[in-house]
Amino acid sequence: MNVTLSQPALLKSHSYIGGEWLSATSGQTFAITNPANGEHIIDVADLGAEETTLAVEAAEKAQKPWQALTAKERATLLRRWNQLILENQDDLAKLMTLEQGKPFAEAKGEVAYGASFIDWFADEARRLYGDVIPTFASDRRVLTIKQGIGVVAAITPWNFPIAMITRKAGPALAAGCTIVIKPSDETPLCALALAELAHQAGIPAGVLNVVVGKNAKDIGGVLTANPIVRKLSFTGSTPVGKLLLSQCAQTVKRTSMELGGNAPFIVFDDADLDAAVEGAINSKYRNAGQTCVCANRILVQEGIYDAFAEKLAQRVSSFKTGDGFGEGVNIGPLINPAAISKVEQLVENALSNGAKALIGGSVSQEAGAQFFEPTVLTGVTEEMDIFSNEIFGPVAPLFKFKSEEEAVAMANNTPFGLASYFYSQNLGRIWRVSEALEYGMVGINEGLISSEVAPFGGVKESGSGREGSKYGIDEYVETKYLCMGGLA
Ligand SMILES: NC(=O)c1ccc[n+]([C@@H]2O[C@H](COP(=O)([O-])OP(=O)(O)OC[C@H]3O[C@@H](n4cnc5c(N)ncnc54)[C@H](O)[C@@H]3O)[C@@H](O)[C@H]2O)c1
Ligand SMILES: O=C[C@H](O)CS(=O)(=O)O
Repeated sequence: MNVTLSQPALLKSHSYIGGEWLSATSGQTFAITNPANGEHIIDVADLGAEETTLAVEAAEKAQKPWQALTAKERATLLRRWNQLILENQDDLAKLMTLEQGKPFAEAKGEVAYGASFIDWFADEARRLYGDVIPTFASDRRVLTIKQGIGVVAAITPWNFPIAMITRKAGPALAAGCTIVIKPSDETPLCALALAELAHQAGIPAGVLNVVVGKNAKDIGGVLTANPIVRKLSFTGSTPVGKLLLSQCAQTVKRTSMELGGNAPFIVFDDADLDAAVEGAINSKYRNAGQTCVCANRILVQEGIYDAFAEKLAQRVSSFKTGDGFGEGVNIGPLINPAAISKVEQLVENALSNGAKALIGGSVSQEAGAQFFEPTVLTGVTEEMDIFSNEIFGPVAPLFKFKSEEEAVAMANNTPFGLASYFYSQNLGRIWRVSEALEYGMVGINEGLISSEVAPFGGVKESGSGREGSKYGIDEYVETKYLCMGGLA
């Protein structure tokens, strides 16, 4: 690995189960490589079903003692973990850029974003209030208490290798749950480094466990079928989410699903055009377009279409594409060759059906085969594949519309409902469109909306549940009703 860590102990190859670093019982390992150049980083242990069962059992053993701590005691340990994450921000960001590819500045930003969930839920731990309810009978008293669900499983994606974990582990641990995390096999190093820092923070053995393996199906099979696991929190694609939902049904697990998106980004003719261009840049090209909330379809009212397209292309032309450690780079590689092929197919389908590339439009000759040029397409229509597919690449397809009603209909014409955005300075239109959009989140004159203080999540086939905010801890608690009788 040609990157030096200040704390070399953060580079882990074994999984973390019951407070121990374990290799695979099979002795198998698999290679982690840098998507920017294919360079080998490290071989990691390739765990499977047997070791996952050990992790679930370790989490079960730790859960009651962890729940028995006071909220303040759990919060103190979570704050220590948060502090260590921030103290090791550069090392964690280096591991992230190495294994996922995002530019180092973005990776540092994600580390801080990820830590914010630990900080937020350390506070929330102490606000899990129950109720005393006016009774229905004079000889009884009616109360509720909130208790952690128990053992939680988390399955997370490669595109935000820290924040998607802490967005689950934060509320789960705050609520008194214990957790078994299966990160993506594309990006396990950040997850293992988080486990090392949790260990250093003094979070007890078995409270947080990380199982790494190539065979997601086998690991997930245990996490969804084992009755000890009472909750699955999944972030990833909608097809996999549907599969996991079906697998969890057999043991009636609680589930949270953070799935795919197809975000509309609507620019009305009364918008501040420069602000709309900046918002589109911020939403579309973050992580080279590999986020679930990226503007996926940019809908522009016909009167300002050409002006918006030109301004956007002008801004995109200033981007630098390359290795995430490169000076001034803001567009990194896509995660793997399959990701490049998918983006190529979507762009080719659009171009062959009449769309035009104002800028970009193909793999970067300069940066290499794993990099797609930041692209702006015009003349794109609803009939093209790019309208109904999550691009997950640095490609902005521009669609033209005439009326507000047409824009809302186009925006809602998808099974997905995660993030949406629109730019307008008309107050009546802002209320009408906000209420008409069928999405879990709406950015109004803003392209960057994610924060630990706000409820993140989708509707329709983008999932269920919310992460972050005062709502996020509800995903990890049960409300128990106590009826106290014999009081006549
Ligand atoms: N809504 C959100 O908050 C959010 C956030 C990030 C990414 N995403 C979505 O995730 C997708 C990109 O991430 P990805 O490529 O890692 O998604 P993915 O669904 O391919 O994989 C996600 C996780 O599921 C695991 N997995 C895959 N098949 C499995 C199986 N059969 N059983 C158990 N686990 C299995 C993977 O190993 C990985 O850990 C995009 O669709 C993106 O929109 C959504
Ligand atoms: O890709 C999905 C992430 O949830 C994006 S964000 O960092 O939370 O905006």
